[in-house]
Amino acid sequence: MEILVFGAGSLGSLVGGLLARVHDVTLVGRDPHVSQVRADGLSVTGAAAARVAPDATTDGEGRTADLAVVTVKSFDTAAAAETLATGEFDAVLSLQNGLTEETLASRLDTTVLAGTATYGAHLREPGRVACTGVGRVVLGARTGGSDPAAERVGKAFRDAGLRTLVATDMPRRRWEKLAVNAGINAVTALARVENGSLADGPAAEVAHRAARETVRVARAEGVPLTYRGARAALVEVVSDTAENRSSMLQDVDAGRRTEVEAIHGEVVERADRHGIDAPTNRTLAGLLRAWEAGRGVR
Ligand SMILES: NC(=O)C1=CN([C@@H]2O[C@H](COP(=O)(O)OP(=O)(O)OC[C@H]3O[C@@H](n4cnc5c(N)ncnc54)[C@H](O)[C@@H]3O)[C@@H](O)[C@H]2O)C=CC1
Ligand SMILES: CC(C)(CO)C(=O)C(=O)O
Repeated sequence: MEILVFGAGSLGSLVGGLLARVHDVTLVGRDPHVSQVRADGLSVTGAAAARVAPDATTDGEGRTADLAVVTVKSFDTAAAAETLATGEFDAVLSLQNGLTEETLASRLDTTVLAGTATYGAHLREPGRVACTGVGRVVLGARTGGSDPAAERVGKAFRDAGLRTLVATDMPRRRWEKLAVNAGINAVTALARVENGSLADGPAAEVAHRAARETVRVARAEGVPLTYRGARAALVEVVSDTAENRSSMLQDVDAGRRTEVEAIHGEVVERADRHGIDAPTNRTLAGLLRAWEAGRGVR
C-alpha cells in the first residue's frame, strides 16, 4: 500500500517506521528530522524495532497515495486538512488524540476513518524514534458500522506488524480514548511523571476523576460509554505505556504548546453545554493554560 504519514513527529515516525517495513511510506514532517531520514534512514528503537528508509519530505502539497495517516497535533489539523485537500487519497485516517475527525471530514472529499493509538512514541533525535510502549491501533468508520476501507487499512497495518483492531463502534471508542487522555495527559504533564505513576497513589485518583467526568459528558452526548469500561481502558493503557512520557508531558518538557484544548478544554466545553460539572478537567485545563501563558506558547 502507498501510505503518506502527515505529521512525522513522535507517533507519526513510529507508525510510519513500522509501516515502512512492508509498505511504500512517505513521511511529511519538518527539518532537521526530514533531512536526517533522507540522508540516513529512520531507526525505530525500544519496544518495537526497525531500521527503514521511507521517503521523507517537508512538502505535503499535491500528494497521492492509497492512504494518508494524520498524526499532527490537534491544533494543526485544519492546516493539515487544507494541504491534504490538494492531493488525492482513497482514505484518510486520523490517529490523533481529541475528536479531530470532524475537522478532517468537513474539509476533505474522501473517506475519513477514525482511529486511536495507544502505542507510546518519543522522537529522541532527528532520525530516531523510540517505541516506549506497545499498545494498539483501533480504527473504523467515523460514525460507526463497517467500512471496506477500514478493513483494507486494518489488514495493511497488521501486515506491517502493528497490533490493530478494526472496530464498528468508533464513536464510543474515540470517547473512551478521550477519557483515557483526560486521565493521563494533563496529570502526567503537570506532575512531570511517566504514565506508570498513575497506577496508584494520589495522581491515580486525579486521573480517575478526570476520566469519570469525561464518561458523564460522553453519555450526555448519547455515546454508550460506561465508567467501568473507561476505567479498565485507563488502567490498561497506564500499564501498557508505563515507561512512556505522555505526548503532553513531551510538550511541556520541550516548552511547546500542548493539546489542552482538544482534550480537557473539549470535555469542559461540552460539559458546560450539557450543564454537567467537570471540576477536575476544568482545574487541569486552567493549570495548563496558565503554564502555556507563562511560556508564551498560547
Ligand atoms: N506521542 C505519543 O506517544 C502519542 C501521541 N498521540 C497523539 O498523536 C498526535 C501527534 O502526537 P506526537 O507525535 O506526540 O506529536 P509531535 O509534535 O511529536 O508530532 C507532530 C509532528 O507534526 C509535524 N507537523 C505539523 N504540521 C505539519 C505540516 N503542516 N507539515 C509537516 N509537518 C507538520 C510537527 O512538526 C511535528 O513534528 C497527537 O494528537 C497526540 O496526542 C497518540 C498516542 C500516543
Ligand atoms: C496513549 C497515550 C496516553 C500514551 O502516552 C497517549 O495517547 C498520549 O501520550 O497522548
